[in-house]
Amino acid sequence: MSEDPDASAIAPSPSGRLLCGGCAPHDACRLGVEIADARDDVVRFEVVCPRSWHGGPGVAHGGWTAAVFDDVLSVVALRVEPRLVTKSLAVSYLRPVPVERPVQVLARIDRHVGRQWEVSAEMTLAGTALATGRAELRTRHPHHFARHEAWLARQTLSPNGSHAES
Ligand SMILES: CCCCC/C=C\C/C=C\C/C=C\C/C=C\CCCC(=O)SCCNC(=O)CCNC(=O)[C@H](O)C(C)(C)COP(=O)(O)OP(=O)(O)OC[C@H]1O[C@@H](n2cnc3c(N)ncnc32)[C@H](O)[C@@H]1OP(=O)(O)O
Repeated sequence: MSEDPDASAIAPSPSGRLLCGGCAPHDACRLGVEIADARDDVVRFEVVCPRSWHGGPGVAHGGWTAAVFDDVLSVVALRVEPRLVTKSLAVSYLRPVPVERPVQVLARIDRHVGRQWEVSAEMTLAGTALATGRAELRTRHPHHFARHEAWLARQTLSPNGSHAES
């Protein structure tokens, strides 16, 4: 591989958004997440669930809600440390989340010691909590993605389609 997979820098998109790899070419967050206000260790987001993510009639799929929490909980810490990964994510689903209706998410850094980060967020509609999320993040080791690629290259595909370390 010619490019260093760990060298990717976080730069705002042409429209000024902070986007991850899959959404950067679209210059828009496909989950519907927008930063509304950022201050120190707290970021406020306005989020609209696209109808394409609905689960039940008119309400968001729980996987969308979890992905939104993964995103906002990372962004709140990425503003301080650009080399992060999510280690664990817990979501509490309190009420259905409507599609195509703006909801607010407030995310904060609760604790940061060395490589370890604890972050939490609440999703609300008109002041009522719809869901909460909590995550442990880790500052990536140097060569995180290169190590992954080297590990993957060592896996061989057996005739039945399963992987085995070679
Ligand atoms: C996909 C990442 C994207 C990051 C963001 C990038 C750009 C963003 C751009 C714009 C920002 C806009 C929006 C942001 C939105 C979304 C961000 C989403 C964030 C994510 O959604 S991110 C994907 C999900 N999250 C993972 O994908 C983590 C997988 N989990 C691990 O990577 C490890 O679990 C880790 C690091 C958590 C452990 O951390 P730790 O502190 O608990 O423990 P420790 O470091 O001691 O490692 C314990 C054992 O894991 C081995 N180990 C560690 N790193 C390794 C590596 N790279 N390759 C091979 N082995 C590795 C060690 O060698 C040791 O092995 P052993 O026990 O055998 O000695």
